[in-house]
Amino acid sequence: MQKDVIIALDFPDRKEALAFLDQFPAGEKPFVKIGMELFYAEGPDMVREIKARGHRIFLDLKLHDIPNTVRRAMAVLSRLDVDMVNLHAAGASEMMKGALEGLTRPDGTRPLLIAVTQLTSTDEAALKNELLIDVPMAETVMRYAKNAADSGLDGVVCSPLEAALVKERCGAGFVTVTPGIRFADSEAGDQKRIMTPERAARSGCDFIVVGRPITKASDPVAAYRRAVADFLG
Ligand SMILES: O=C(O)c1cc(=O)[nH]c(=O)n1[C@@H]1O[C@H](COP(=O)(O)O)[C@@H](O)[C@H]1O
Repeated sequence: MQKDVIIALDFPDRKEALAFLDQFPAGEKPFVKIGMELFYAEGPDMVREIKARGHRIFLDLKLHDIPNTVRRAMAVLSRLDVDMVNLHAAGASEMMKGALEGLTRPDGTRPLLIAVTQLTSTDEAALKNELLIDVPMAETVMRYAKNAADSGLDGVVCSPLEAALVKERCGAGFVTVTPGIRFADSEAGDQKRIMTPERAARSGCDFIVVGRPITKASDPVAAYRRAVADFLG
């Protein structure tokens, strides 16, 4: 798996998203993530337009519903030419298997399907006191990762703190996508389980997802290049 930095395009509309991308020189095409905010505002045309500009796309809609609904929704998403999509592993194995079935195109191809384990904004206290999960964070992440692997998925979203253990339990080829990335001098914001790009590089992360430390930087292109240099060396 070719490691890379994915920029979270968390913008309210097409205008802001394209203005952000236009700051990059023509030959530099970062891997980007389109999440709920931009997708709900602009719909599938936004995905098509960014793809046509030459970017790889992680479509982050975090599906979580009954198996039939997720299977049918994934079949719709399979018509978009994206590289990666995700769902919540909390929907359990039958839902994940349904998703895989729905996402697979008639010619057998499909984007990577990745399961969110525990959100990087969740800490041990919320896990125990609000979600009533009475095992340590790493244990629930590993169980969800194992469920995803057994259901045939390609990998998980987890925090960089758990990436090495996921690789150990699910195999080196099982993809780890890790948000919760902060430079040493960044604000954590709402993220709880965080790591710098340099440390993430040594921790079994295949893809780091970086939003605000790049998009809110005074020089976003320089911040992106800093993340790439720190992560890919
Ligand atoms: O699935 C995701 O991408 C995701 C999962 C997760 O556990 N935590 C998480 O932060 N994300 C996404 O990763 C991005 C992180 O953005 P920043 O916190 O601004 O770097 C956001 O777009 C989140 O929606």
